[in-house]
Amino acid sequence: MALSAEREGEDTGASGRLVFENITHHYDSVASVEDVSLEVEPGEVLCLLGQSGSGKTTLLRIAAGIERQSAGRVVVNGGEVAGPDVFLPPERRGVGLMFQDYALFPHLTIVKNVMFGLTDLPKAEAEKVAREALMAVGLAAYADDYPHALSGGEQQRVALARAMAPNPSVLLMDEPFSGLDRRLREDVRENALTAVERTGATCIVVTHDPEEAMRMGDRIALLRRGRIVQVGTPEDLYRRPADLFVARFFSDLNEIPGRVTGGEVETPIGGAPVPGFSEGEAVVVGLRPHDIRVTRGSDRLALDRTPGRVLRRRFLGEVDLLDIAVRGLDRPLSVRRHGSDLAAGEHVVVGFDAAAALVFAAE
Ligand SMILES: Nc1ncnc2c1ncn2[C@@H]1O[C@H](COP(=O)(O)OP(=O)(O)OP(=O)(O)O)[C@@H](O)[C@H]1O
Repeated sequence: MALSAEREGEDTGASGRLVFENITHHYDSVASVEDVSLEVEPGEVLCLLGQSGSGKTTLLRIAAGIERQSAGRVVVNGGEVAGPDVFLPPERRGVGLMFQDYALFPHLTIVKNVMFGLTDLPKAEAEKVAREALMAVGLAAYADDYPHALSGGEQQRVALARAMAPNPSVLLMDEPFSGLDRRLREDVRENALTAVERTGATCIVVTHDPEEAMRMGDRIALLRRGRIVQVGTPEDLYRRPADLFVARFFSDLNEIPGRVTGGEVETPIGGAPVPGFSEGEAVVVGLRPHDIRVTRGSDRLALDRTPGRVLRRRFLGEVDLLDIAVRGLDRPLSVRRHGSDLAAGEHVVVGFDAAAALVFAAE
């Protein structure tokens, strides 16, 4: 079993299938990963998303063979690489690794850094492969320079070339772009995605940034306290969040409590149907800031609709962020509008489309 994984996983360059089966892991008495099962399909980019301490890195390290789980199995290309009786070391798993602290050797040239993971090949062949990997990330011209001559973003691309050079079927990336400033991060990320897609490698990317996960991931697995809360496409998680935690993770959320009456929930700013909930059940209506409608209203108009008053307007360039006090709500609503000309103190009318409401059982 282990031998076939080694053969299939190594140097095939094909997309790999990585399966976590009921993985549990503890650091001494601290539970870090609890009963995680996840299948990453060949050629897929899967983002492991979660807050700090949710177990993302541990799961990645378990896949890589740097950490060993206390229960469950890791299977690469149909072969067990870690289980109760099997534990292949990292270099025999056919996986490539890329970390945030890209840790290039300062005394080695760029090409020698990339050759570092190619010790199985004859030197000339290793150098050829390393130069090709550098070309794939657009850094062929820097091959004979030393790391200090490169910017942070370029160094990170070298780290990517190093991880890809052995042609792994699975590429594991831990917060690979978080050390870069925002502008650079987008460039390097796009570059990296293109290079990874070209190799066809299956890729797991750890990130705590939901936007990054949505940009990169074919699917996202959201972790909370060592457990997977939801797995799906970015659209699944954003539009059909499994619970309040998932909804909150992807954007600010106005949360309005209510109770189910006749299959609907009524709030001070409008109602929504709530199929699947029981009569009388306490629920929370979640509304994203851009899903709340606001129009300027006279006092008279506001009296027979839903009156509100702008407490504060913050100009954010493309959008304005408005805090709006609404009669019947304990907290002001947070609302995003494009090109709003509303000012603090103005009276407004607020509402929402029922289809935009995310309704959850009250916690
Ligand atoms: N070497 C360690 N020794 C003891 N506990 C650890 C160790 N590494 C991580 N932990 C704990 O295990 C849990 C999961 O940590 P892990 O690093 O996997 O989370 P993470 O989601 O990757 O977080 P971050 O985004 O901060 O890296 C946390 O509670 C953390 O404190």
